[in-house]
Amino acid sequence: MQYLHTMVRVSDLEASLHFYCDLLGLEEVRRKESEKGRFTLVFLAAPADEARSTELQAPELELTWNWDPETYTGGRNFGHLAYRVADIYALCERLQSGGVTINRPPRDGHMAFVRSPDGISVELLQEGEPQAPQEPWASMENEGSW
Ligand SMILES: C[C@@H](O)C(=O)SC[C@H](NC(=O)CC[C@H](N)C(=O)O)C(=O)NCC(=O)O
Ligand code: NI
Repeated sequence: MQYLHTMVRVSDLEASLHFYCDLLGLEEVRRKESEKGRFTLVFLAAPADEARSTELQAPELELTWNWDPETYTGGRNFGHLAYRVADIYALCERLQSGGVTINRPPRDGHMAFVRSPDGISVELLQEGEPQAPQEPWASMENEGSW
């Protein structure tokens, strides 16, 4: 068995692509439009990292955008998406400058949590050893609720 993807429904596809691709760094690998079903699926993947050639394709993120607006409630049982990142401070700076809430700042240079436009929690884990504590992150408090 192979883990293929995680699907999240998004209320604004362009805002979600800006968050997941322009800011977080994922790449669109394919998309499917359904006129009959009135929805768009966009599959995103983390850029291939030459340093880590694994046989298994890493799981993708499937964004589902329903053309007819829906209110997505509940889902408390869903926790978060997690990505290993090369430079957690640089990425959090890019996300914050793009208006993203840093729910848990990378105080320890190891782990941070941010939220997508739809409130999906995304965990960022520093690759390798944690980075040295860096201001302003080291003294920042958590933002927002969990
Ligand atoms: C392509 C494959 O990875 C899928 O996940 S298609 C699954 C299919 N998705 C849809 O019909 C999208 C629109 C629908 N209105 C929705 O919001 O899901 C599906 O069966 N979805 C139902 C589900 O529970 O995922
Ligand atoms: Ni799917």
